[in-house]
Amino acid sequence: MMTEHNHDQSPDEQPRQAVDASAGEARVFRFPVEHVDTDKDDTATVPGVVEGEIVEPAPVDRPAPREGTGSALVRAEKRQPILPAWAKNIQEFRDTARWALGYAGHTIAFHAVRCPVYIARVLARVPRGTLRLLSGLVRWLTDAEGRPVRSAAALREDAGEYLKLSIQRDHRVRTRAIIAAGAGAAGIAAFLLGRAMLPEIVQWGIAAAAVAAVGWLGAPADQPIASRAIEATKVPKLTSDAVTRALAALGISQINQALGKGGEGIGFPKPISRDGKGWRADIDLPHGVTPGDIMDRREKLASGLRRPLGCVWPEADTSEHAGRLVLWVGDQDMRKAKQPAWPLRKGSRVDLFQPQPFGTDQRGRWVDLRLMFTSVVIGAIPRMGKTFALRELLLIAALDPRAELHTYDLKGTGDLDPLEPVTHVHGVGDDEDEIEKAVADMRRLREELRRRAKLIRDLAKQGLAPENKVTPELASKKSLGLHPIVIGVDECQVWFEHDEYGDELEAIATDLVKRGPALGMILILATQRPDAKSLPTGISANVSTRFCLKVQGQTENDMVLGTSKYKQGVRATTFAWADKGIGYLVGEGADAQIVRTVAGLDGPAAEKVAAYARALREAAGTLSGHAIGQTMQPDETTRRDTLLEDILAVVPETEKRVWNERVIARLYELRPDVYETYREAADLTAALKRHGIRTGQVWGTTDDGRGSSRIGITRADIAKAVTDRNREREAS
Ligand SMILES: Nc1ncnc2c1ncn2[C@@H]1O[C@H](COP(=O)(O)OP(=O)(O)OP(=O)(O)O)[C@@H](O)[C@H]1O
Repeated sequence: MMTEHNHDQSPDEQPRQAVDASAGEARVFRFPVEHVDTDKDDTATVPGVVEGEIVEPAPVDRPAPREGTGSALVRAEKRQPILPAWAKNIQEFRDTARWALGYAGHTIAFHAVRCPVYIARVLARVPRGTLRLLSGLVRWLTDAEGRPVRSAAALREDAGEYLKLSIQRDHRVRTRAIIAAGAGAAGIAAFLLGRAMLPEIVQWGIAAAAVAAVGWLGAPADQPIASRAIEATKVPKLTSDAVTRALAALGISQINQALGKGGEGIGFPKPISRDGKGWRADIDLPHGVTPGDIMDRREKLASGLRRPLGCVWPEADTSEHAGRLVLWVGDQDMRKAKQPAWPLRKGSRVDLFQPQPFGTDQRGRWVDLRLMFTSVVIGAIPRMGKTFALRELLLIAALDPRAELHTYDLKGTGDLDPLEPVTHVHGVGDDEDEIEKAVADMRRLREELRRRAKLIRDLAKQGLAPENKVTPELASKKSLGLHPIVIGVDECQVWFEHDEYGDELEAIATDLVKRGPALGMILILATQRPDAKSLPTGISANVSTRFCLKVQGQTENDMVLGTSKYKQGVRATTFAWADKGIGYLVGEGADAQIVRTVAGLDGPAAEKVAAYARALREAAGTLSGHAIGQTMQPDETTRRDTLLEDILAVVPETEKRVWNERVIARLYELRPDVYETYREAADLTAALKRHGIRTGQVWGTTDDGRGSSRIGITRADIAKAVTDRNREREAS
């Protein structure tokens, strides 16, 4: 029993009240109060006699606090949206409008084609209609409906009754005959007047309508003139009875108790309503039952609701209390429902700084994902659509021509080959050779990460990177080399479990996951074995975007989706084997939501999108590496990083400052194959800028002895950068 106390009332004037809500409906008991100690706090005490005074139990429940400090009239409330959801979401609005137009268009076309048949049917039914009309008229005129009563009176030989009825009938027939004659005369007059005055087309129209009316009258009830243009595929309405029955069938004892005699029942805080292409029920579960308990029994729930499993989506409502369940029951199985066309299938140019459509939710709305400033992990048991999801993200990245792709298909079955025309580095399989190449590439990316970190620091000092991260403007400036770098690795456990390079690859990947997002480097890892070895905790704890298709247990679930997600009711274990491409997406700072990746984006479809992406890159002049046939060799990769060391090698310590042109000439002599692309002073300036080193005006003498000021380097800057880098390397 719950007690409720009114502290505003004077205890001596008002009787105390206790409200018993246990039986569902509140009963109010009243009992007199001799003394109430209003100063008592909210700890329960036992009534008793203290020094001759009657002591009442102290209130257990505090009075409901007043919300806020302002007006007493201001109440906490939840306002229902003014516009329905379909009218607020542009995509849903478009879908609804398209459906309505299609519906109307189809109906009109259907009936237009059948018009001749309808006319023939009408004409064929005119005689019967005329007969029905006339017989109806005669019955009315002769008061036929009273005939059985009159006959009964005659049979009973009840003269008085018969006489009364006959008089009434005569009177009625007379009145009706007058009305009929009047209406007939008016009809003839109207006909003659219409013939004389109305345009011919109207006359024909009236005649046609009259014939149609008579024909319609002649149609048997089970054979309407017009055929049905659209057969509604009826989906059963979700009712509270159906939900209660389904919940009762789950075998959860608290629910059964709540539904039993005297139980609290199941609460429905809002009416069950349409939500997208389905029904939404908000449910207050009995005390002690959590949405997780229901989600664990999704299959049983679907059986209880008599709906396919793919239609039944129980979710926790984290904005409410821990016992609030949101049950969404779709009209169609999510895996079979037609997905709206992927807006990027035609390969439009994208901006990775903006959210891009990644998949659809249960309601068929696109769910966007912003790849920039994030790192992603995708986990699932085999054959659930993990590679499809990874490839889709890489295709999105490919459609931003600034993005440099590094694609690794460690399973080696060629799933990422459709990206070959656009990727900068492409690795296939787990041969030692491939792994070494990958290690070299990852080392280079780590160097790139450090260079970017330094550069961003410098740019922030100049006020060009206000949030100490890459901005769209900075990413677009080719000279800075801060374009997005997207690294996609399928079956990443192959790397992290490697005997020789596993630890190093893990360290680099962890660094990329932690620092990469702010510096425009996005690591996307996919694994079919999400455990501590294949997805090291340093990585799984730091990724910001997680996509988890079906997994087998709580550990894998939390490994991919984040700690405690299983407990919070975000359970990818509830997906069925047939839920291909359907998973929980946990974005940065966003609640988990169920998303289905783009269906049908198989190899050939991916190749088409990649072809668009290549065209965009050709136009932007950003094709590089593997895409243009340059295969990176392990040694070549490491050699690329030696610019600073090479400068120190060609500029002796005695030369404090040197012109760029002289450094370039000496570098070319040292490694002609590497430095042949350095043609002018600006090339070296740009290359050094990527290392966070700036060039400046340097005074020197030309070969013929004239003094001049030209762009040059300060050797000490280079030496300091090398020392800093080495120190950082050692530290890591
Ligand atoms: N969004 C989707 N809708 C429907 N089917 C999908 C979707 N995404 C993937 N699939 C299907 O799921 C199947 C498995 O996909 P995929 O190869 O990506 O799985 P995987 O988890 O990477 O498997 P493996 O672990 O063997 O590499 C494919 O046959 C594909 O057709």
